[in-house]
Amino acid sequence: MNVGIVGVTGYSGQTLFRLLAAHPAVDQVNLYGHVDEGNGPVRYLDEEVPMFFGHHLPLEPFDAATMMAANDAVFFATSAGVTSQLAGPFIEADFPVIDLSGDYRLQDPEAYAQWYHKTPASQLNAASYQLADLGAPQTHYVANPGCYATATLLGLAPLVQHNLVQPDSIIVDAKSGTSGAGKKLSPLTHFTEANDNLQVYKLNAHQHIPEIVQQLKQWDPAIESIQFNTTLLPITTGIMATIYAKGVPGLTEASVVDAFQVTYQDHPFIQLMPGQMPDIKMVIGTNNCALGISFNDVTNTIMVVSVIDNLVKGAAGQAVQNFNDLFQLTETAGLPTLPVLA
Ligand SMILES: NC(=O)C1=CN([C@@H]2O[C@H](COP(=O)(O)OP(=O)(O)OC[C@H]3O[C@@H](n4cnc5c(N)ncnc54)[C@H](OP(=O)(O)O)[C@@H]3O)[C@@H](O)[C@H]2O)C=CC1
Ligand SMILES: CC(=O)N[C@@H](CCC(=O)OP(=O)(O)O)C(=O)O
Repeated sequence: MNVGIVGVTGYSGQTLFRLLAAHPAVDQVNLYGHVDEGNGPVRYLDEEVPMFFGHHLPLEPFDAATMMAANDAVFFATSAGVTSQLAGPFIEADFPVIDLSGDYRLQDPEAYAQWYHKTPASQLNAASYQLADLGAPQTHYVANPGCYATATLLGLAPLVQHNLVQPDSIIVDAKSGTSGAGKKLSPLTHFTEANDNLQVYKLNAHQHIPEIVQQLKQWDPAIESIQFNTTLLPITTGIMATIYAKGVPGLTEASVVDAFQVTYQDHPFIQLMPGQMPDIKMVIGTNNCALGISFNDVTNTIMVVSVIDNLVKGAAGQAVQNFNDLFQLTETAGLPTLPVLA
């Protein structure tokens, strides 16, 4: 198969290239830049991203018709607000697209405008939001989940789907490394601010809140909202989401653990750790999500700790998993499960 990447010079796009270049079902990876890419000197991958030395591949101009003729699927690893402008021809042709951005995740265009502060996409109904560990895409245009949303929803799915938590009691304290913010420098991720520091940001304003609530409501319509906070960690990669919720009356630790085991039986990327807590390094470089599970019967509080690599499970790895599911390939094809010592 041939696949295209738009946004290979960004952090998620670089991770996608690493995975797709080694994918057993992928013969060729084609790279695309901006619409006006042809007007200046040709940009090459190994020059834009020096760690990819030896991969002297051109970034071709973005042109939907050429891209559809040359590829079986296209991955967009572009900033928010880009696919809402560029994806129309792919949707009209019902061409397979995996979109890593948030542009097609929210069904409600007003919610997108409110949380992303950008103009919403049209044809939102053509896309399906798909957590790759909980099903296969239902449309050819796949809205790949956000990084924090992935860690949070994988930690909450068994509890909410089995109605084990009080619907108004969910609190998520989520933390990310700086690569989650992409390659563009900002005051938040400036070395002087991020190093030796912890910074709470986007207080009650994070764009993943509506994405998480939209999915939770599908599992339990009684859930109206969650408390969700984000903190920048002085590390490069990784997310830890610590999730708290009050149990329904009569809840036991055994029923909590049972719900996780039932939900994630035969799920190759989900590592359950009842009574133990994972750390971020356990998953770096992998498409895994490790879940620590505990229940305090004194306070009737469930605590789940969910860790992922934001660039792999939180972005490129999950995108490849959705690609595998869309094309009915082996779900684990091309996806690492052994961590790197970073
Ligand atoms: N980083 C993460 O952990 C996660 C990121 N995401 C989402 O994935 C997407 C990419 O994120 P990330 O890799 O961090 O972002 P980066 O800022 O690191 O990279 C953005 C990429 O998009 C390209 N791009 C921007 N505008 C255009 C355009 N108009 N046409 C073509 N290419 C364009 C850039 O190219 P150029 O350099 O040439 O401008 C660059 O390659 C974002 O939507 C992000 O929200 C989702 C989950 C996790
Ligand atoms: C550390 C950091 O800044 N992380 C980003 C992660 C979100 C992201 O990558 O964008 P999507 O909305 O497309 O998922 C943030 O908090 O906004």
